[in-house]
Amino acid sequence: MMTAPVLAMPPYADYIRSRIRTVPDWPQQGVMFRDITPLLQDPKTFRVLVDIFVHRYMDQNLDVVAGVDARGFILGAVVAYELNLGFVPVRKKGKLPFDTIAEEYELEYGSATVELHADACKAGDRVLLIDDLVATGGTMIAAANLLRRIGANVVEAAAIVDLPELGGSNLVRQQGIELFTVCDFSGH
Ligand SMILES: O=P(O)(O)OC[C@H]1O[C@H](OP(=O)(O)OP(=O)(O)O)[C@H](O)[C@@H]1O
Ligand SMILES: Nc1ncnc2[nH]cnc12
Repeated sequence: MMTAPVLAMPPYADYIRSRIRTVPDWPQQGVMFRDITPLLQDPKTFRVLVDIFVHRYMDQNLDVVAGVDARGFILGAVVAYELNLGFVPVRKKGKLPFDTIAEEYELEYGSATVELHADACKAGDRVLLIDDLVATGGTMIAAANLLRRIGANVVEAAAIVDLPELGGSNLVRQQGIELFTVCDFSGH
């Protein structure tokens, strides 16, 4: 896939990274939590962030944007709106009321199940999958698997943050899922 050359340049990564807060030992000892709330609450950084995604995907003939519960909803819904596309939620277990399919996966801290409405998109739909962060990759892979099971074409998975030391981004790509992340965090 073609990338937007200007917006993909490292200064944007540094700018976005500089607005993400690290909270050590949350939600448990040993986890360096990368908190995107400062990035979202500043109107300027939020707009830059959204624009990075909108410019990257505006010419990709997408049919729908899927976002992952819960932080993937924030960016995913705004990007869908700006691209004039519908938004599909991939939700944690037990939250979707209609016919659902489910995938279980492991997290950096625990395990979980995500679900998707069986009629969330049509077979062959070109889907952009958005979350805020890739850690072990379990969430993104499970969400992509759900979309693939209903016949969607996951054109790309995208997140704000990659934690490459946890190996998730490699795992996602090994599943044949294209992955775009704006910035990464290593160490402390
Ligand atoms: O790559 P992984 O190891 O799967 O981890 C990444 C996922 O973990 C976080 O969500 P979390 O499950 O904490 O839920 P939240 O969005 O409701 O905070 C994050 O928002 C991603 O969805
Ligand atoms: N280190 C981390 N920071 C923020 N969100 C996460 N989700 C999984 N691991 C995370």
